[in-house]
Amino acid sequence: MPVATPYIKVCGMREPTSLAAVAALQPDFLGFIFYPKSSRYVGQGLSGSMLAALPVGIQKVGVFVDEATEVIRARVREFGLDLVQLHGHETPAQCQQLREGGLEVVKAFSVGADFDFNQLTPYLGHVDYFLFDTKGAQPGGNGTTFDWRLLERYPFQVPYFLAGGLELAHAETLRNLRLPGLFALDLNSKFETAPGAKDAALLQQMFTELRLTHQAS
Ligand SMILES: O=C(O)c1ccccc1N[C@@H]1O[C@H](COP(=O)(O)O)[C@@H](O)[C@H]1O
Repeated sequence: MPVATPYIKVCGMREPTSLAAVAALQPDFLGFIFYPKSSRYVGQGLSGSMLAALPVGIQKVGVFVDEATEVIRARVREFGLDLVQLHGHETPAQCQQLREGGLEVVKAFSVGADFDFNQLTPYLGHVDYFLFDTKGAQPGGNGTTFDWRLLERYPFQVPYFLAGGLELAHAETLRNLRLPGLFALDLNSKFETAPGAKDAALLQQMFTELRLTHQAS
């Protein structure tokens, strides 16, 4: 029986021409980094009207690290964001505050070999999604993978994004993953021509590979 393909998010967009080319591929989610220390920081590179012109059906995700709720809300209004992805030490209470008003919240966790799922428990009921990224020097965008088999033991119902160094060479493995709760795949630094700009042809190849129909084992 065919298995549902995870949704696809492309993150780290800033350069307008690249944004248009990637949007034409119809990813399910597009991500924008609002963390000033990131090389992909949106800064003055994009405006709310550019994001408003994106094709209907693409959900816009703002990525934040330890940012104040009011600052996040201002960005959500300015850029018409549908979801926020939180990569710092945001508390369950802050996640809950942000959800009020209909915004969806993705809480990211950095995964190392000793990852303990118990740290997610306080967030249950206060987030819409989790995101699992690789532990590294930066709060995100490190371009490295973790052992995805850790997620075979995922014990919760909350759907999650899988992130961290995903690249074209992983396509077949990703397509054949049967992980409980896997909702979306997050593509970022491994598809860049430069920080903030993506290689649309490479992404097109990845989309094609990921969306190949596959059978349940
Ligand atoms: O991409 C960044 O610069 C970034 C900075 C701060 C927080 C999150 C960031 N990106 C997110 O990191 C993951 C993994 O990206 P990569 O594939 O390892 O490059 C992804 O969810 C991005 O949204």
